[in-house]
Amino acid sequence: MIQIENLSMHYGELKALDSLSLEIRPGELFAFLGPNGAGKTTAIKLLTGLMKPMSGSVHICGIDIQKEPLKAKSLLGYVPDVAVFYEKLNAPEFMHFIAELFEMDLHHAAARTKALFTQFGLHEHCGQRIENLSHGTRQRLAIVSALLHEPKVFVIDEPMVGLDPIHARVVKEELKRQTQAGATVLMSTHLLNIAEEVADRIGIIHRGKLLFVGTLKELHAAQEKQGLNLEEIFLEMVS
Ligand SMILES: Nc1ncnc2c1ncn2[C@@H]1O[C@H](COP(=O)(O)OP(=O)(O)OP(=O)(O)O)[C@@H](O)[C@H]1O
Repeated sequence: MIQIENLSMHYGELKALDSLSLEIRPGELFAFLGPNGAGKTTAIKLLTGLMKPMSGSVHICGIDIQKEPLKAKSLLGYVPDVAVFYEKLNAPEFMHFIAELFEMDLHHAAARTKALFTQFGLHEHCGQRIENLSHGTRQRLAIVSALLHEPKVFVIDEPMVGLDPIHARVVKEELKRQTQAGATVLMSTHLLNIAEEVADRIGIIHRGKLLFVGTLKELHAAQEKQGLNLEEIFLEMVS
């Protein structure tokens, strides 16, 4: 569960996020959809505790991310838009490092790493240093490392960037599987088709403001009423 209340962030004069309030429930896949510079990454950095908001609060499974950051972050899996690694490690070493960070049982972590590497096609890259991996392989490693500790809340910024269609499908299936297992999933995307394909609810964000929140069914009802497709609704809202 993610509870966001009146979250605001300014960069100098620029209002990057303006009084965002939102609740995302367990078992729900929510997508922030918005054009470049809309405020999606800012919102994600605030709700994962990477930045301090100017005002407002975020609770992860009832825990205030500003007041109890370690406890809240132990429940979070986060994949940033640009993943950061220890580049000289290889993929299994990096996973081991993450397992220690989350104080996991190392036997369990090794078994889970093996299963995740199989699912995401990472075994063949185990011998290489991370600095030599392709963009898509790094993205997949970022995703499995964020899933390792079985987070209750999974946040992923632009999940499909750099992925080929085969691996994009694996990621989409995993996002669905996470929600079926009861996790709360939040993703951001500027790709309408991805939001339409996987999200239970969509929040359209533009210039730091949430312009629309609704289920796909509600969006489709609006579509039918106005005779517009999702792309046309989106363009109308952000124009
Ligand atoms: N550290 C920063 N300092 C100043 N301005 C920033 C900073 N980070 C973001 N911004 C600005 O805040 C606004 C929102 O940016 P943000 O990265 O949150 O958007 P986004 O929706 O994630 O965009 P994109 O889809 O292009 O990644 C943009 O105008 C951006 O230039």
